Amino acid sequence: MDVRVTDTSLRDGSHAKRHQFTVDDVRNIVGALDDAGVPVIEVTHGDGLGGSSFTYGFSHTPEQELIKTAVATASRARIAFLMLPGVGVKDDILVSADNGAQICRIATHCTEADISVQHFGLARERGLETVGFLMMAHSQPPEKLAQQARIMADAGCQCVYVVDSAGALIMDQVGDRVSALVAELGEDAQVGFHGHENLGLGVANSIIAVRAGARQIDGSARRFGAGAGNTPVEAFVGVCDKLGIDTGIDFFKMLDAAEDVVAPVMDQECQLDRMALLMGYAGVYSSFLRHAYRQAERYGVSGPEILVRAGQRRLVGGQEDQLIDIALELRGR
Ligand SMILES: CC[C@H](O)CC(=O)C(=O)O
Ligand SMILES: [Mn+2]
Repeated sequence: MDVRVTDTSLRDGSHAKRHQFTVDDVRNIVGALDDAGVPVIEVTHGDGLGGSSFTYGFSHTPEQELIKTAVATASRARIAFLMLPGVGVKDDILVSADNGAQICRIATHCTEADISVQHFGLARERGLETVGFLMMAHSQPPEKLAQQARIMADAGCQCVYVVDSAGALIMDQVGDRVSALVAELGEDAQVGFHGHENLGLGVANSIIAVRAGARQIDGSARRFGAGAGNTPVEAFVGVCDKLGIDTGIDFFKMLDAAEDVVAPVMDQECQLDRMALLMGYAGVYSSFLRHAYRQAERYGVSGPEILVRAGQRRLVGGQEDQLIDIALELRGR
């Protein structure tokens, strides 16, 4: 396998599903992805362990039930979970491991890698594989990201991802960031790339990442994710096949999984519409999409204008409440 794909429909897709996954959804999706040969499947509340809350939205099903179901269903795939230090706590990592998850992915804003140090230490001690997420990677230059990646790798992270949370990175900007991390980390850790489709570049950006040395790529079947969704795994696999890049995933089975199993679970297709495009253009965190719609409706103001102002304020994940502040500002309080 040249590149290891992680399907995040059951985690990033949770944003688009307003965190309403059922045990049956997880069983069906994991079954189909596993059968297609997807090597890693991520399952958690969209905002990671502990995300079920007033701030982010409550889960339909406790996330540990979803993790247990995924573990019981997968015959080959490894189950990953995501956690943001402070949203989840260290005990959540241990419970997820006890429930059979094997890969711990820890996400921080891309200038705050230092808050992940204890969590990587604990995950490695517990025998978990570790992945680090540097979110909103468009907001920092390659050399700054590489310094942050070094902090994660020194803490025990085995693969640091450039995370294009806003879907704002454009081709060479991905290559430059991935190359900087590869140069910094050398043999100490792999590099990964997590793309969003807000400017329609998920597959192209992911291929550029692979050419720059990324060994792990995220995507979602049917693009099921926040904003315009994630890199579509089925399209990425097809393009990789054509380019001679081995993902170990069966393209034809992946097509069936995306269309017959994942699409019916989605409330609606993830669209490259005005709101999503604005997120990529203005550099807005993709997970804000549903929140922006909600506040626009609640306060009778323009959703696009909320997103533009969120971009101007350079908001980061966790600042969902500021969307209310922006809506009030637009309404004239
Ligand atoms: C947990 C928040 C967020 O959805 C992580 C992620 O997938 C991203 O930043 O793109
Ligand atoms: Mn994402």
